[in-house]
Amino acid sequence: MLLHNKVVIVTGGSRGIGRAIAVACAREGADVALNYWGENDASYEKRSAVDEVLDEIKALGRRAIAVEGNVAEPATGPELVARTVEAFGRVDVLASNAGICPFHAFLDMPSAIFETTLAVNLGGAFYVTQAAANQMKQQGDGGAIVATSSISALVGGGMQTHYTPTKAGVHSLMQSCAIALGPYKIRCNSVMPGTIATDLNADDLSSAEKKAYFERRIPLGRLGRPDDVADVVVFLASDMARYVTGAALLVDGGLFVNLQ
Ligand SMILES: NC(=O)C1=CN([C@@H]2O[C@H](COP(=O)(O)OP(=O)(O)OC[C@H]3O[C@@H](n4cnc5c(N)ncnc54)[C@H](OP(=O)(O)O)[C@@H]3O)[C@@H](O)[C@H]2O)C=CC1
Ligand SMILES: C[C@H](O)[C@@H]1OC(=O)[C@H](O)[C@@H]1O
Repeated sequence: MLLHNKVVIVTGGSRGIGRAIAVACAREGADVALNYWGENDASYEKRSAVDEVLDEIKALGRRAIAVEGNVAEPATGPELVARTVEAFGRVDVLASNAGICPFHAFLDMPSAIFETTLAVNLGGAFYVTQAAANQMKQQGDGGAIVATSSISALVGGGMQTHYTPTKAGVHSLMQSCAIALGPYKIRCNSVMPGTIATDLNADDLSSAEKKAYFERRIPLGRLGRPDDVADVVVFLASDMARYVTGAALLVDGGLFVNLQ
């Protein structure tokens, strides 16, 4: 098992990629603290979704807790870490994954959408990483942080002008943290998913034409699944990646390199 008896925190662990990360880590032997929010999202039943993930992890024989909190709030990171340490005694891995992508045109972008996206995606990654790193430093035996950046850190999107800079920022945050935290043996890396079918882009991909367009552009011929990303996060979190820090791994079925 790649994460036997490790303690993992996953932000945005209630669904999508974060849920898959939480379950994949448990399958590899970890206990998991998952964070979620969803305050303004009426599209799904928040608590029952969270309970399902907790049940799935417990069915794998591992312990799990859920901690509600908006990662954009600076206090959420320390609270999440404190609750994790209270439950499991330590933190070995952070998967900083929570994020939003409310598609919107640039020229009339409301400032509130821009600011919330920045606060959740980049501010959230910063504060939670800082809190987890302080705990890992105090433990004294290293750790691993894996952030969910995106292919969008490298390429643009006309309806994502508020979003793509946050994903470039997350990538850059992991690079700088790799330097800042290397002396404490804390590795910092990111994954860059391509187009993964989740609630985040369900509306955008509800057009059969757009979905088919993406499938044509992806050399491996299909949209990504959350577990495609989760398995790479497990690898980067594990000792298999013991000499990997400051790296970013595209998990996109080849989408990025497909010019023609
Ligand atoms: N889907 C894709 O194609 C890609 C996604 N990504 C990135 O992957 C990450 C996960 O996205 P994905 O799984 O697709 O999206 P989902 O919408 O399926 O899941 C998002 C998760 O983030 C949580 N979340 C949202 N806002 C907050 C907040 N303020 N505080 C705490 N948790 C929050 C949600 O919690 P709740 O359920 O409670 O709302 C949910 O668990 C994001 O960072 C996204 O940018 C990157 C590249 C491609
Ligand atoms: C929400 C998008 O469909 C998704 O998120 C990203 O980060 C990439 O831009 C994907 O296409």
